[in-house]
Amino acid sequence: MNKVLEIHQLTKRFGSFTAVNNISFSVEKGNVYGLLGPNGSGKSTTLGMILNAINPTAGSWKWFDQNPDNNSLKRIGAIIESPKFYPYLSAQKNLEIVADIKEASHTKIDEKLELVGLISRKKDKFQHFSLGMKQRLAIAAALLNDPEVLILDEPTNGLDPQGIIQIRELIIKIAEQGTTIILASHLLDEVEKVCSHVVVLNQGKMLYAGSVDQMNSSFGSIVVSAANMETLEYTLKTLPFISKVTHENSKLLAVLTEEKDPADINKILFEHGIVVNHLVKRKESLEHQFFQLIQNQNN
Ligand SMILES: Nc1ncnc2c1ncn2[C@@H]1O[C@H](COP(=O)(O)OP(=O)(O)OP(=O)(O)O)[C@@H](O)[C@H]1O
Repeated sequence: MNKVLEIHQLTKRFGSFTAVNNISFSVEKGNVYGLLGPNGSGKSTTLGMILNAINPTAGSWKWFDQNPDNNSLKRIGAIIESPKFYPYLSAQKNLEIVADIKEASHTKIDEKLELVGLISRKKDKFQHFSLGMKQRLAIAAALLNDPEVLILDEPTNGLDPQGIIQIRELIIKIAEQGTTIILASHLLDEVEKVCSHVVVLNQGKMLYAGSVDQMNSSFGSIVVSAANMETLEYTLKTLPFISKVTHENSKLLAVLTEEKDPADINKILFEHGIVVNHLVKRKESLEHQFFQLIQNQNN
């Protein structure tokens, strides 16, 4: 396994307020990691620390298996604030300035403009760009020196639906080229659509770190009813693949602990003498899992 980043017990306090509370996780090469959490959960503070922009209170991290220094930061491209370019200069001119600062070759400019879909607009002034185009130009700028990792803080904030789709498709395209991506987002569907891995933060605490699929891989539940609800409830509770049974309106909600087809469940209940009059399988969404995690933390 190829670790790009390893964070160990990272904490940031502002006075008596703990913005990031003892979080640990690692990032493996070639994946897209989503730092997911509501506003104020500590995402930007975490990114600020691992980019050496915010001093941590405690904890440590390693980039590419080394203690962080300016050399490791050269291997990372990051956009953590709104893009800043010269408004009266063209996209190309702006990227030339960034390339000079980053000591990147000017030959990279067209390649990155092509990648972000702005090659035909390279002579246009930055001030005439839409918000989405500005964001894509910022991504091109961050990629000029071919970083191994790209860090984005709320990359689709403020964009219209078309702009959001373009940025998400771009992130997937960049990841397909082998760049590891870490993005902070408060949008569940963004993380679900774009990321392979997710780190869930709430009130500075890490609630989950792992693959999106795994977080999503709950086997779901069934909503079921029968003429004799008491017998149904008792029987459901005895079945080995059901962990919990609760009442939901006039029906029962049973949580599955393994993959089960509704037809199979129907058959098993029938074998126990129960004829169901309603049986629907429900797949838990990432959203459900997320709120469940937050609810568990608050309980
Ligand atoms: N310099 C600071 N001084 C005091 N408190 C701060 C400072 N920076 C951040 N905070 C607080 O730390 C908490 C975490 O903020 P952070 O910006 O990391 O959250 P976030 O998850 O990125 O949310 P958002 O998407 O709203 O930026 C917030 O309650 C914020 O008010």
